[in-house]
Order: sequence, then C-alpha cells, then structure tokens
Amino acid sequence: MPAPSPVARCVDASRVFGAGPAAVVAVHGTTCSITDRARVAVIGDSGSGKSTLLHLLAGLERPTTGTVDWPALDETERTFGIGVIFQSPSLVGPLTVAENTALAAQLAGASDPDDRAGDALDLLGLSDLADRLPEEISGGQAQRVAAARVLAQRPHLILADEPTGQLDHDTGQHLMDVLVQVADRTGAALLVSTHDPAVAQRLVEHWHIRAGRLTLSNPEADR
Ligand SMILES: Nc1ncnc2c1ncn2[C@@H]1O[C@H](COP(=O)(O)OP(=O)(O)OP(=O)(O)O)[C@@H](O)[C@H]1O
Repeated sequence: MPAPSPVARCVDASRVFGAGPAAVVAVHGTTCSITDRARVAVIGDSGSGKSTLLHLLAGLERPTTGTVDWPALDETERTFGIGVIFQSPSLVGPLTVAENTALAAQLAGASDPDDRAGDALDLLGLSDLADRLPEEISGGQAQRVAAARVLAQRPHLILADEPTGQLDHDTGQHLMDVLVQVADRTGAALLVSTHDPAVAQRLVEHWHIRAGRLTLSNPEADR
C-alpha cells in the first residue's frame, strides 16, 4: 500500500532574512515532512530557527529557496485546517476569552462555535475565565487561551510554537496532555517547538535544529 501523503512537507526549503552582508539564514535548505497523525518535537535553543521553520510549515512565510506544500490538505483545509499556537498569544482585546475562542471556530466554519469554545476552555481548565477580557488574565492564561482557540478550530495540523514557554512545569505538562489528547481524538498531526526536554519527551519524533540546520530522529525507531 502506498504511504499516505504528508500533511506538510518541505523540500530543500530555506528562509533568508535581509540581503547582502546583513543576510541571516534562519533556516538552511531543509527537507522534512509531517506525516498523518505525526507527533513531532522541534528542539532547539533560542534563535536556532524553530519559529521560522514552523511559520514555513504553516504557510505564513514563503521559503526563499525550495518548496513547502501540504499534499494531504485541499484548498479549504490549507486555509482553515492548520492551527497555529503562536509564541505570543495575540488575543483580540475587546473580546472575552469565550468570544476569542468561539471566533476561531466560527472562522473555521463551525456551525456550533460557542459549544466548541466551551469544550476547548473546559478541557484546558479555563471555563472560569470565559467572561474575562484578555487584559484581565495572566500571560500564562493567555497562552492557554491561544491553545484553546486552536483546539476549537479542530485543525488537521496543529503547529505550536513554544506553547509552554510561559507556564510552570505542571501547567505546561497539562497543556501537553490536552494537545496530545485532542490530536489523538481528532486524528490531527501535531508539531511542537520547544527547548524543554520534558515537553519533547511527550512526542514521538524529535527534530533537532541548530543554527538553522535540522536533523531528524525517531526515538521509537532507534530503540
Ligand atoms: N523577520 C526577521 N528578520 C531578520 N531576522 C530574523 C527575522 N526573524 C527571525 N530572524 C532571525 O532568524 C534566526 C532564527 O529566528 P527564529 O525566531 O526562527 O528562532 P527561534 O528558534 O524560534 O528562537 P526563540 O526560541 O528565541 O523564539 C535568528 O537569528 C533571528 O534573529
């Protein structure tokens, strides 16, 4: 049986910022793919290129050379089926936590955005904050609301950029529990960037990135 098409794929994709002597190669020519139901950790230090790779895989940045594509996703899924949890939560200021979360579901075409928002907030233990405005919650709570927003969207591919960066260990592990649980339940592929080994160990494939160069490993296959 042929292997299923990857959900996202980079072929020799690079991203260079600036030009001439000031150019920064954030990601060198990289070939990688996220397979159906993959669980990937992208592990690297600050400035190693994690966010840039994630933005390439999300279609938010265009590669300078090479290609990025999403063979398993149709046109609509490419627009609404990729959920990104950004490093900075960027919630919509005038909307409550519940409204922020429901908006994501609504934009993804859900017929029941309020129910989906309620479920996502409940899963993350955020129901008590539903009626608060973003300015009335902490940075860590905002990061979890950003995760709830993506879960309410029910994407085929979840790309999370250091989602536990502002959270204490236990809250971070709980967020990872929820991300893995939701991905298992919905059949989504999940990629999480992190510098934290405790987060990486929750995922199956480990991609290490250093100065924009990626090496791939699968700890289960190595056993
Ligand atoms: N818009 C930009 N313009 C110029 N250089 C950039 C830009 N975005 C990122 N870079 C540079 O590209 C490199 C990789 O940055 P990137 O944000 O991808 O790293 P990161 O691993 O996500 O870092 P962190 O963990 O600190 O968020 C860094 O040297 C950074 O300074």
